[in-house]
Amino acid sequence: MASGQLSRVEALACSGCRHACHVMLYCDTETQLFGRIPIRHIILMQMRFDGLLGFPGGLVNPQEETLEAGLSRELLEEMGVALPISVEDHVDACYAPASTPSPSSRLITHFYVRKMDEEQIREAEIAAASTATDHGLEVLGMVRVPLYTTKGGGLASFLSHSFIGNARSQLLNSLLLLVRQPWCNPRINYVRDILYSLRLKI
Ligand SMILES: O=c1[nH]cnc2c1ncn2[C@@H]1O[C@H](COP(=O)(O)OP(=O)(O)O)[C@@H](O)[C@H]1O
Repeated sequence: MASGQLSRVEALACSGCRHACHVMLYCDTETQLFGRIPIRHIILMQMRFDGLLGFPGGLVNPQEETLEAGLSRELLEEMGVALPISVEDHVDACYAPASTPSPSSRLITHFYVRKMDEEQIREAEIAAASTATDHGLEVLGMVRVPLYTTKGGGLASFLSHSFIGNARSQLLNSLLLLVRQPWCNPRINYVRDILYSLRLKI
């Protein structure tokens, strides 16, 4: 575990801490952009009300519900679908940079990653724009992350936008795990963009 990171149990032991839970929903896909550029994965993020990019989720009070039940509740509001999230989907927890001098009210951000079917992802996108109560309010729309490099654009352009909290590093660290799979060629341009952004050597 990297320094500054907490296990789920350690995080929950922090009395008085606030907890924010967000999730990366993704699937594999065979789809090709322009019929020739493999997209490989569909990863969902969202444009928030404040113009920043982030993952679906929100604040959860563990005195009232489990982190995972709270995250599912937030997903229902933001995406219009009841997606069960389990403890096994929890991949990371860390302290957000302190914004107040009082350590007792520090925010811990929990990050979950959940793999779905392509059909489920499509259904969630449709529900997010039609039945979700937060649509057009707290959430302006779901966006897919471009996992390729095109002339002058693609992943590098996406990463140059502004992200809420540590959402950008949550995305990059998750991408790193995906591209470390055996099929992934480290010479593919977008993989170089990931490694460069993480300041890792190719
Ligand atoms: O995608 C994310 N990754 C990491 N932290 C986030 C993300 N989205 C929001 N946060 C952090 O969690 C806090 C609460 O999140 P959010 O604004 O989604 O909750 P809310 O809708 O319950 O108020 C934010 O102030 C921000 O610091």
